[in-house]
Amino acid sequence: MRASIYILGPLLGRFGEAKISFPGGCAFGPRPIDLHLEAMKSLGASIEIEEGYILARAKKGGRLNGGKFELKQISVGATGNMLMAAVLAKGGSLIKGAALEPEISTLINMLIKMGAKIKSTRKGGSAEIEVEGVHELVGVEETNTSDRIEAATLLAATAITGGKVSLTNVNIAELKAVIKNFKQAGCTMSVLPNLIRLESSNELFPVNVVAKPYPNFPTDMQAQWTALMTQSRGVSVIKDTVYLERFKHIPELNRLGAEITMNKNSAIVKGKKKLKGASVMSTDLRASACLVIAGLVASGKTEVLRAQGVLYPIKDGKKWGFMNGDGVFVVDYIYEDVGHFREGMARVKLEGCWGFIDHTGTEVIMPMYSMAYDFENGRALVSYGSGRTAVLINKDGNVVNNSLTKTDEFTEGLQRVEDGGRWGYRDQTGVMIIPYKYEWAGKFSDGLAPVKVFNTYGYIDKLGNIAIQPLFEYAGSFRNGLAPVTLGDRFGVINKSGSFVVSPQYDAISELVNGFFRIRQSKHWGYMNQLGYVKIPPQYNRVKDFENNLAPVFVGDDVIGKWGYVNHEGDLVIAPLFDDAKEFQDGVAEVTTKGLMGYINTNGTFLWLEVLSDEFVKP
Ligand SMILES: CC(=O)N[C@H]1[C@@H](OP(=O)(O)OP(=O)(O)OC[C@H]2O[C@@H](n3ccc(=O)[nH]c3=O)[C@H](O)[C@@H]2O)O[C@H](CO)[C@@H](O)[C@@H]1O
Ligand SMILES: C=C(OP(=O)(O)O)C(=O)O
Repeated sequence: MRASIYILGPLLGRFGEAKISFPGGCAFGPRPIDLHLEAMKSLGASIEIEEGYILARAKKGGRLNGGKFELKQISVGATGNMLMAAVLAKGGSLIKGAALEPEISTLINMLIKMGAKIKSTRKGGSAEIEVEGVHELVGVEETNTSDRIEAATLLAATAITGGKVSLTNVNIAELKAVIKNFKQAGCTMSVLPNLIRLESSNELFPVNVVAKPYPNFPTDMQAQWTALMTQSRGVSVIKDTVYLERFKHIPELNRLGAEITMNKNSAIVKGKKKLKGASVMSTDLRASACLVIAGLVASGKTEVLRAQGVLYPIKDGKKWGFMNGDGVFVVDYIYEDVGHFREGMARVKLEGCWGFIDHTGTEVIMPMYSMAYDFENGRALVSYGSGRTAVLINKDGNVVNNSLTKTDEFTEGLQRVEDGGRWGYRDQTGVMIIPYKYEWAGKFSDGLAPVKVFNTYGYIDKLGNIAIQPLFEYAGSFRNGLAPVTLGDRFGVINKSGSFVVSPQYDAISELVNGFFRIRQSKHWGYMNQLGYVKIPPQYNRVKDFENNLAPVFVGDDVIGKWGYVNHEGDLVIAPLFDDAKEFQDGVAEVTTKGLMGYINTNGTFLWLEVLSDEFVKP
């Protein structure tokens, strides 16, 4: 956690030396610790970095000296850290440009109670803190102030749901900037010394905020405010000047249906968007809170998952382990075999038996099966012993169904099923909604499903009525109102009224993925966007879909060709060096090339590289 860096100052002040690891904390962008280290140096400490650890030592005598330090940027952490070191240093210290955050005032009050000599004066937007070092501190009992960010988060959750709330034991003074904004947004606020009442109005107004150091609007409330503004009746701008990249929640809010664009460190939110539940990823505490708040008003189910969640299999020659999306080794090389992550779980084999691990690398289903398949729609097929007894289990490892019929997922509430060569659809309660009458049936998407009747393909709606006449030799699924179909041996694209928007002229067209169709003409593949414009003319022997704005393409002929990656403009941004290249997933793609396999990021940099034979190399 981030706060782990706070033990540097106290240890150094008390023992004259400290060895601590680099801090973790919420991953929303760069979070340097240079100010912490410079502050320690100003007190006479030497700092060395060794293998991910910070080794800090006071000069001879084992005691820090008083020193002067001016923070070039207001830092809560560096202020607190220097304070805790300086209280036991020899002589006086001065911290200029120090943070005014209430957490710092609380710390000062407690240190004073413990016997420290501290004087803090406000100078403009920051504090100047004078410390006179003492020999020792004494133990005290102290109560922390209430959490102002938690309080504000609860207010945002109430405001978005149109509710009423009373929060007691809150320090009103610390929430001034936040309260002002809720008022401007149209909420009725009554404020007593220790209590806040918020009553939401039917109509929320857009309110711009700029996150700045205290007493301004806190950066830790920026994400939650953004969620609230998705429901306001207009456009609002949310700017963060403390953490310029703290916007990892924006693409996720957009995934729920919000309309937010970024301009440098400002999010521009178009309000009054109907949100729809989805699976979203979160990298940090406040982003999670923001997505939960949005989920409260989204229709259907919203699932907030951890972005760090997906792990990738790596091998040290014989045994398998896992790395995370940053190329950091997280699960030891202990498994004889593993699968890729599917629905948050991966198969692992230990001492001949299969089980499952979750995103954290924990064996949530003990290895005890002779065989196991990946999770699909929350169920995995596993077998015991000789393999004759196979059962379906859920993610808790409980047997849920002994029937082994492989079923499709439900899409738009319906599931296609087959009986004696005829296909139909049933609902979640098992009731047949559309009888077994088609020669083949596809999954529902955009309210329509492709079906085969008298050897030709058309589309039905959810009542089982023909929506687009069966005229085609092939019919693909609708995505964003567009589907590929074949007529007279040629592929084109139709809209939901069945009219051609791209006339049948191609050898092949894939379904739409992330705004692009793969198209084939004269044995070569390229890409067409959803407006029907050929964005990348057919020129490759093989191509895969765009993910994370990059698509794998096979450059050259089958004998000497290699896989590389193109962007939406068709620029070959990752050079063709690979014998195989998978589509990106969460910014990471698996690639292989003669005897080597590894993972690259979207810059084409290897996060992990290993020799497929005996050893592995971490670049
Ligand atoms: C555990 C904890 O208390 N976390 C809070 C603390 O984080 P933390 O103390 O880590 O945040 P800081 O106040 O130090 O950071 C403020 C700005 O200073 C920069 N900076 C900071 C240190 C440094 O050595 N060099 C440097 O450049 C940071 O990148 C950032 O742009 O204050 C933040 C700002 O209110 C809050 O969002 C965090 O919730
Ligand atoms: C960023 C936060 O915490 P940390 O500094 O511990 O990552 C936070 O509290 O919002």
